[in-house]
Amino acid sequence: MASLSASNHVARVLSVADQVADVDASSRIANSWRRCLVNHKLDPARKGPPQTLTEAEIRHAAEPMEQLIRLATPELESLAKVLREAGYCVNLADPSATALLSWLPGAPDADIFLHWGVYTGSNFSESCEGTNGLGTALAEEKPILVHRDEHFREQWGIFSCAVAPLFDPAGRIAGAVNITSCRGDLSRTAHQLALAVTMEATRRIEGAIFRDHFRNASIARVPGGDGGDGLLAYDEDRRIVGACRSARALLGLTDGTIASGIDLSRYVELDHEGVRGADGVVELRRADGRALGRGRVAPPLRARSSTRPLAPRRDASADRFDALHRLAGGDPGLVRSVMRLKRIGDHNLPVLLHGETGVGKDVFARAIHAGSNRARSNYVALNCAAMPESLIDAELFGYEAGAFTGARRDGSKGLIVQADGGTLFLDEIGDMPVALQTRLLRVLENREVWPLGALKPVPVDIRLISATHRDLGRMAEQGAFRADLYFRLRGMEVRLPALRERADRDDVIRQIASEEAPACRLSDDAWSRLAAYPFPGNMRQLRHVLRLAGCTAEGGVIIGADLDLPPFGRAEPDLEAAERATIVEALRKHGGRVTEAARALKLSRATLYRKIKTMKIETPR
Ligand SMILES: Nc1ncnc2c1ncn2[C@@H]1O[C@H](COP(=O)(O)OP(=O)(O)OP(=O)(O)O)[C@@H](O)[C@H]1O
Repeated sequence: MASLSASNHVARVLSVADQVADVDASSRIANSWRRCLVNHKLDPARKGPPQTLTEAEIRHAAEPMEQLIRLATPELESLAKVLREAGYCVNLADPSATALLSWLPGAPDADIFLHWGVYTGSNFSESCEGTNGLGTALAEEKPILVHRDEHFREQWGIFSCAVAPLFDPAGRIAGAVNITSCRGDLSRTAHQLALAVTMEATRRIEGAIFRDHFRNASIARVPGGDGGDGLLAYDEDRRIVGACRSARALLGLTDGTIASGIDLSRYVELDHEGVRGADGVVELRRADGRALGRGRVAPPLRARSSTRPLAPRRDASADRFDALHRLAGGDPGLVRSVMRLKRIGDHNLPVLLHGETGVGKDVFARAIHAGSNRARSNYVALNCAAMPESLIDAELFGYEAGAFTGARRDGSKGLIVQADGGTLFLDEIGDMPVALQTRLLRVLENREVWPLGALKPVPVDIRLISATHRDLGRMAEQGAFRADLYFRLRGMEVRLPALRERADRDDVIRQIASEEAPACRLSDDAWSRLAAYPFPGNMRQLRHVLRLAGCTAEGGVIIGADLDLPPFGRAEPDLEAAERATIVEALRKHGGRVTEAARALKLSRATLYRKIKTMKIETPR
């Protein structure tokens, strides 16, 4: 759609009610505009931010979504990292279209989202904000791309949003994943591609929720359908106890048929032992007996894990470190680090992981935990960059009942106490606000935590693993990070190399290709493009590129054109870290006087204040 002037946009929206608009009158956008005008009586010219919940209200709204948030967060973190470069903000919203979690892109796009109130707590229901990705996708229960001036309210015309609804194991709306960009230079096709990636991510989240919900049942996978593979849960008597939305659509199952405990064999050909052998081809049929053609049914997940032959065992202590060895692969530097970690053994030494985004800091931290004597206790992770200061404080240190307005009725233990006896992983520790650094240092020194409002401390025994992509040593020198905390964190420092630096890079590509696109092989052309690409997003980007290529490849061969490799001559320098360091230094030099520091930096006072705020820089007193 061409970009229109403000008044033209309003006139155009208003004209859909009279069926004279130049948009396809039967299109989903026109239908939504009509709903906004006729049902919701909205004004396309109205300006102003969306309704926004307070922090306490956000917490309250998030409570019933706890399971979804827990299972969706790792997937959404990966999605946000992939889309960050293209300036997308990623949100997880509840069924009422309120954003409950947000991952902002870097500056300057982040400032635009904050300015317009596109952030955690904002409500984007269609009945309030008119046609928009979240509201309209949830109203129609279908994925949608709402591109710039397809929005109902004129003011949202600078944004494009793509949204995939999330369904619970019973096929009901559970929320939605929204990605929004304010970049005018991204084409509709680019947004459509981003929507496809988002839909894939929501399918994986739905799968995780389904498996978690039916963890005591066996699960069969029924491939096919627009909504992706279907999942069926069945009990020991082979009666269907659950079916995801896609399986319901594929097989014609309803709540009624599921509640009646219908036999799996009505839909899936079975052999005498149950579902036909591993990865067997089976005939599928709908409830009405109509043949659905051939499909593959994976063996039940529980059976798969219990019947899979065990790998030959080495000695018990070597097994504990298997995951770490697998991650280190054949990279000599990493192998040396793993040997050192093994020597440290079960000593409670803090570990600081350092490396670019996507190199595997989180999975490495999990592997250290799995290889330690704490493996049977909790592994608790917090990303310090993904939350505002006030939330990190409450999340990490906990609070007593009634400690502040909006606090949960029975208080909150806090993540440090939850990690007692186990491992606490603090990701992006370089982004931890200075006030909280001081509190964390006290916990490490005294081995006790004071939840907000508590009358006495709670003793804790945690192993701390932290990670950063920043140069913490330099930040400590420049006063942007507490030096005493830095030295405490780096009991042992492990540098995780970028993918392009790994000596075993080809093996890593082969390994990830076999996991992400198991049914495909790489053509020579695809192989040389992968081998020559610098992968600024490292393992995460490689995984996503191959996953997408595995979906688009034809005839089981991934060719160069299937690889979505945006041009990158070399890894981007960390401009934000450099800018932050320059500002911190200028403030230090001028004794915290913002006017003088702004003059020295040749910035306006207002700009410097804004940067201090968005970069969460503490001004020295
Ligand atoms: N050695 C490896 N082999 C295969 N896959 C890996 C390896 N290391 C990491 N990955 C995969 O790469 C992705 C990113 O890993 P992870 O989230 O641990 O990175 P990260 O360094 O913590 O990223 P960030 O710093 O941006 O949070 C995950 O999907 C993970 O499974």
